[in-house]
Amino acid sequence: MTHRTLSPGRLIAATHNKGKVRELKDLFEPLGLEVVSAIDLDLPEPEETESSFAGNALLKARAAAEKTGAPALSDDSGLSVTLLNGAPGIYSARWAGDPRDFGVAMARVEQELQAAGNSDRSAKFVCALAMVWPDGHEEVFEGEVHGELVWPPRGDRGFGYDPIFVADGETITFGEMDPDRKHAMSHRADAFRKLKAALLP
Ligand SMILES: O=c1[nH]c(=O)c2ncn([C@@H]3O[C@H](COP(=O)(O)OP(=O)(O)OP(=O)(O)O)[C@@H](O)[C@H]3O)c2[nH]1
Ligand SMILES: [Mg+2]
Repeated sequence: MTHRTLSPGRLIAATHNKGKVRELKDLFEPLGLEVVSAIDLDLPEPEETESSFAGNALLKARAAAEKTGAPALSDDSGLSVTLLNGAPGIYSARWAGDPRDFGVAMARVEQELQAAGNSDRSAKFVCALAMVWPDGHEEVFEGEVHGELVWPPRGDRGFGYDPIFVADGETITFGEMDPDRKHAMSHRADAFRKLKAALLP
């Protein structure tokens, strides 16, 4: 595939998740991009009707690029638990209910792990970053980080399921970790590295 170079300027972060906006700003602003979020612009939140992270990421970025006429970057991500056959996966946000409560979502993960025998506590975070330009050009990059789930939750520095996730080789959860350190190893950072290699040569 021929990649397109991402030029400096305005980039729409096509997400309504404040934790993601913060992390995407940390990753993209040092590249000279001005990150403006779907929250700042009060863009509608598209329904996530696809069955994959990449599909949902594309759908969110397309909606924002069409609405704004600017290049849009989206992130579809989630936690995939081995013993739960990949759940909650693309339903990670939806497990938190409406309004979102990740205390509830984390407790459900733990409860389902116990119900499934608790014989394997491994999990991974997955992230698909989609870039869509207003003329319809699209690119998607996927990243992962593998680890183990702990209980009870620890730390309040990240978001979502971070307080129960310990990456392989680490002893503290993503919730306890310094954000710069999370950015060096997270699923989002992994996808970002691939995006950067392709779009910012
Ligand atoms: O502990 C976490 N650390 C992370 O680094 C992380 N990345 C994603 N997630 C969880 O997975 C859901 C994705 O759902 P999701 O991609 O649909 O996002 P969302 O609905 O929150 O916002 P939007 O981008 O769709 O507007 C999110 O709600 C998060 O809870 C994470 N949890
Ligand atoms: Mg969502």
